[in-house]
Amino acid sequence: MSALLTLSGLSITARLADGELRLLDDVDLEIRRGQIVGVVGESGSGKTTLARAVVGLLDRNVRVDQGTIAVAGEQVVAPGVDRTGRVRGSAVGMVFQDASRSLNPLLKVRTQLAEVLRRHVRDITRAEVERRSVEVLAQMRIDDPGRVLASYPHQLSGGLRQRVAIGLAVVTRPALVIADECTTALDVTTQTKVVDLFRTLVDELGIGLLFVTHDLMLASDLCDRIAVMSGGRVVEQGDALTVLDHPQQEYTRRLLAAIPSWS
Ligand SMILES: Nc1ncnc2c1ncn2[C@@H]1O[C@H](COP(=O)(O)OP(=O)(O)OP(=O)(O)O)[C@@H](O)[C@H]1O
Repeated sequence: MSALLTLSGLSITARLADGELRLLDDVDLEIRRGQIVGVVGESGSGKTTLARAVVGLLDRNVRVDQGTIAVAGEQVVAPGVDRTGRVRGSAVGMVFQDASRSLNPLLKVRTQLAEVLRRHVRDITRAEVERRSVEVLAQMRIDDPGRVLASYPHQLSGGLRQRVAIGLAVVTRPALVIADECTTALDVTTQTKVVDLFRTLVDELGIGLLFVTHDLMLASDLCDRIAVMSGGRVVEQGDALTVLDHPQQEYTRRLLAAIPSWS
């Protein structure tokens, strides 16, 4: 089976006033259907750059110098090429750290889901918009979709807001979801619920998930595979349990040693 996402030798550089800074260096990564791949590493290791490159949200001073990104076999990024607009929102959904970046504070949840559906599903009827909106909230394990659809984001709890944000990312039924530190702002109980929700979604819908986190414990709970990043490079990757139980790299060992409860 072909991969949903393939990064091959991806190198990305930022232009600065006084020179250049390599943000990603020769990164290889693959995600298959039904697979959760965790990208872990300390702050500044390049995790967000990697996630944003896949959806074409790199800063203006940042460019791809080498390598490619393919989504479901179609090359969307190469040096001087950015076709991510074709897959963003349809084949690839994105969930940010802060639900307020995914949600518009001025619009009710119903309107936001309807806007996304109308943008991506041609000739969708009003009845179908409503049906799929209720359906996706049910998939997000939201008990009272009617109330949530009629609410503005600020009327919902943080955990509920993040579940709505995930719903917005998957309502168009993308094959791949990119989640960047999307549980970091949540308390531990809510975090667990969101992580359980992701596992269920991946298993039920057969999507692939790229889960960016600085939290190795969380990654070990959720992910099938883990890629450890440092200084813009993937220094180690493989099956999650193998990477965490038998780290090959000193850097990974140090990350694990920094977790008080890890033994
Ligand atoms: N547009 C940019 N211009 C210059 N430097 C940048 C730019 N974007 C990112 N960087 C730098 O690239 C490095 C990697 O940043 P990135 O946000 O990808 O790391 P990260 O692992 O996601 O960190 P964090 O967990 O703190 O978000 C950092 O040193 C950051 O300051």
